[in-house]
Amino acid sequence: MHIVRSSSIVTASIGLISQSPDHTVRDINQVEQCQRTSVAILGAGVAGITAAQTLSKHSFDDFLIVEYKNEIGGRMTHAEFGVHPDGRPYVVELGANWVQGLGSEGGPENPIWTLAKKWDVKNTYSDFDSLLTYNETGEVDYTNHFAAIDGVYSSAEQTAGTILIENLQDRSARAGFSQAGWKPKKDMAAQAVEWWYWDFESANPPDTSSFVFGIAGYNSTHYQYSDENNFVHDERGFNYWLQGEASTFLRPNDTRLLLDTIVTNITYNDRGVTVYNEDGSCISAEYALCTFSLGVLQNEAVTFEPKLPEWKQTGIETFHMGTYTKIFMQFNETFWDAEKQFFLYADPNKRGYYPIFQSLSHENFMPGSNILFVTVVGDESYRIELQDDETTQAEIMEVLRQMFPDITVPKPSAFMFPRWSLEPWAYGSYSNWPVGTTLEMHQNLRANVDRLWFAGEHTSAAYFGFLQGAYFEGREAGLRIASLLGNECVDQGRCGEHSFYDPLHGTTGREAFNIINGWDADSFATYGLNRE
Ligand SMILES: Cc1cc2nc3c(=O)[nH]c(=O)nc-3n(C[C@H](O)[C@H](O)[C@H](O)COP(=O)(O)OP(=O)(O)OC[C@H]3O[C@@H](n4cnc5c(N)ncnc54)[C@H](O)[C@@H]3O)c2cc1C
Repeated sequence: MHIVRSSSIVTASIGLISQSPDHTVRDINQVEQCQRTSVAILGAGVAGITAAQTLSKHSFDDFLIVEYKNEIGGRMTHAEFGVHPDGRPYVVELGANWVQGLGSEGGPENPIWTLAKKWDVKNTYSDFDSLLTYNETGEVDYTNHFAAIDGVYSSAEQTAGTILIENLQDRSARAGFSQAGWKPKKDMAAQAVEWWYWDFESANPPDTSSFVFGIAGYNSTHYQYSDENNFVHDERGFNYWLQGEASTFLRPNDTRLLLDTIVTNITYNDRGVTVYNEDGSCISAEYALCTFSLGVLQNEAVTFEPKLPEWKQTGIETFHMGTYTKIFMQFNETFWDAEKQFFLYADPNKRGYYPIFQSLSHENFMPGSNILFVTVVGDESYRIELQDDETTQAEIMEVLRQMFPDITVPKPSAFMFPRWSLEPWAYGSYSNWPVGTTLEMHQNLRANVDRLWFAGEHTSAAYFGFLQGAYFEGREAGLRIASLLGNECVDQGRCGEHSFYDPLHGTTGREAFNIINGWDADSFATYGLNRE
């Protein structure tokens, strides 16, 4: 049985550690000179801005937002690319690109959809059926594999639901789909279709993804809101809505927004939090909310004093940070079918090798732009993000020549891709739920440690990886911190500190290591082993 504790139980030991000589020196010499605030919000992405807005809505306006970059938006970020016929550059989204799950008549609406509409962010339905399929010989119809995977999906989904409801053991998505009858084996066309179904969303292969939470996460968004995905193509960028929301509670040049400020160290205890920045400045706060990505936490880009407790570190290290890389190319002509949106390629040797090309030249997006982008994820992202642009471009050109053997594929006039896995403010794209990992472990990733709080897409159990996950988690942390500051619950059910689980079980008890379970040796006996 899992023991649920509230964070306050560990404050005694944290208090002790924070009184070590080093801390005392730092406390006396530096903390007094730090800028003071009630809440330090670390990060100006969706979670950070939504948390600040929630505090402001409840009349807590004494906060500071600290952001590494020079703008609001976080992983919702864009860049200028290529040239428009009128001489201006196009704008492409390097990070989040779709509003995923919109809303249905009489049902709930995805808040990202509500906000995109409020700020008139330009977006269009993405038609995933507008697809042509290819292999190394050119266009080949392997749509039969779509019918096959569609056929097993609903039975796999039922099984995942039963596992969740009856608290049975999770398995990999690979095992779950295989049991349902989907076995792509070495058929590379089937592998490409599987990539399109799974990796394209999870940025991880089915082998390393949780069957239960992968399916449950998809359903929370697409069954609750709708199965539509709208592609954003707005010259002001997708983050325009977030900047708009920020303008409802931040004045122009508001001194509470500290851009271009890199947090390097966070000290915390049960009385407050001190945030130290690379430029030598520091902030002393009653509470801090860290919205840095799971990748930033895993890469120790920021240090914590005292070290985060083991239950927290285990949560951080256990979840996966996926990488999703879009590689943009502009050509002097649209040599592909201008009426189609997606082009799926099955490489003969390597699964996930430049698998999906997407046309921005399509009339619904940026007609006449001659822009095509190809997406890779996971190991392929890590591989190409470490190599130079020329090598990556040459590899893609080789693939395009195989896909379009009857065309002289021109060299792109513009070429660009972000390197998410190396970006020090993100270290990856978004989180994914690993195999066999419990909801309790996720709650440990989410829970506050004393007065240090955490929020972001990765702390969302139901919407991890999505913008709406960051939104809900920012709002929830804002409500809970507002309740603690004001000593009264500002929102029913979202008050007080988060619970966490320590110790965390979900393992096999010692008594079960017996002959009935096929374990006939004592794992700890040392017969014949000289330990001297
Ligand atoms: C390539 C890609 C494609 C995606 N596609 C979609 C999509 O189509 N639809 C969808 O719903 N979601 C998508 N996502 C996920 C979505 O972008 C995220 O869920 C969301 O933006 C996360 O918001 P956040 O506030 O949790 O974190 P972030 O946006 O990462 O915000 C955290 C902030 O902290 C700052 N920070 C980090 N380190 C420091 C430091 N040391 N000091 C100061 N500040 C720091 C960062 O600069 C950042 O602004 C995609 C993400 C990527 C990368």
